Amino acid sequence: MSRPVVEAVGLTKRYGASTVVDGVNLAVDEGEIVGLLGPNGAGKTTTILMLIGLTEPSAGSVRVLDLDPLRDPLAVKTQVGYLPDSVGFYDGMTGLENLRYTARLGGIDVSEIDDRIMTALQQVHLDHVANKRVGTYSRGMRQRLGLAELAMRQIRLAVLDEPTSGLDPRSTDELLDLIRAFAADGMTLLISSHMLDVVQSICTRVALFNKGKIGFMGSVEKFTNDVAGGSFQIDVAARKIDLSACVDIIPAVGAVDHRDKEHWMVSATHDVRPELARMITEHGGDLLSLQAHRASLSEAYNRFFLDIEQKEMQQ
Ligand SMILES: Nc1ncnc2c1ncn2[C@@H]1O[C@H](COP(=O)(O)OP(=O)(O)OP(=O)(O)O)[C@@H](O)[C@H]1O
Repeated sequence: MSRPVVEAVGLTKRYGASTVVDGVNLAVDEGEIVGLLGPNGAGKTTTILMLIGLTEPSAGSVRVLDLDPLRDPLAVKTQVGYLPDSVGFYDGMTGLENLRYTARLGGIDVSEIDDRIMTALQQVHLDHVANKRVGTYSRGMRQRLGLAELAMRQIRLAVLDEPTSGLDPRSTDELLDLIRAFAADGMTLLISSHMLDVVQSICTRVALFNKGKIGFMGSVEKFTNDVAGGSFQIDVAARKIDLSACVDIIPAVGAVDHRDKEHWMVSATHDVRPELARMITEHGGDLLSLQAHRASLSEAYNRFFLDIEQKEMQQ
């Protein structure tokens, strides 16, 4: 099996007396899309800067594409791309000219440049505006041009910071489809974002940062199971029964929340509507309605940080 694309062990960054990244362990495989989540100041950006060799760790080790970003900065730089939330291009130059400029800066063989650029522009559906000035591009088109630049450079690890911020729903979907296609082609992506619905729809795993540490690392499904008592939420309306007992009767049920007189929210590891319906009838209750939905990352995220706050207040 090949080594992970990103491997960080005990990664730590101190500024004076404050430790802003505190013993982070991270392993990301090729083709994964990993979401870096957490409140402002949790240490995501500092971790990214250490991964791509832009700041030196105070302790711990990093390997990216089997290279040490501090010892081999050039080799890392040619294979790792960073896309900020608002990509900076020259407005007065066309999309094609902007990419030619970056290609030359990146040392791409002149004979290959135009072929690579046209392939990349086709990939992100911008080939028809290649000769238009970037100043006339919409925000979504600029972000797609940013992705084209990564494709043109044949980047193996991309770090995206809030890639969909300020995009309308349709441009967001277009961008997410392109990101998925890049990952399917073998690009590995780290996405730092506060937009949890976007992260949920695209990331294979998430890393939750809290005060410089990773408090959870895994799939969204595992996170919602671990934190919210189950990745399925079933809204139950029933009469003549107390559903609190279902947590002891149905093994997949992790939590039951009595919302009001005839209303419960049941969290479970799978869709337990059939088991709930059976239980209600067997106990002589009247079933009024059952509605299931997947627990959202945002619900689990809020619960995760609320639990931390409550624990801190009790200490
Ligand atoms: N150069 C620096 N000198 C001192 N402190 C710093 C420096 N850079 C970052 N910090 C501090 O490190 C902590 C972590 O910051 P970081 O930018 O990594 O957080 P973040 O999780 O990326 O936040 P955000 O979601 O706002 O981008 C913050 O408290 C920040 O003030």
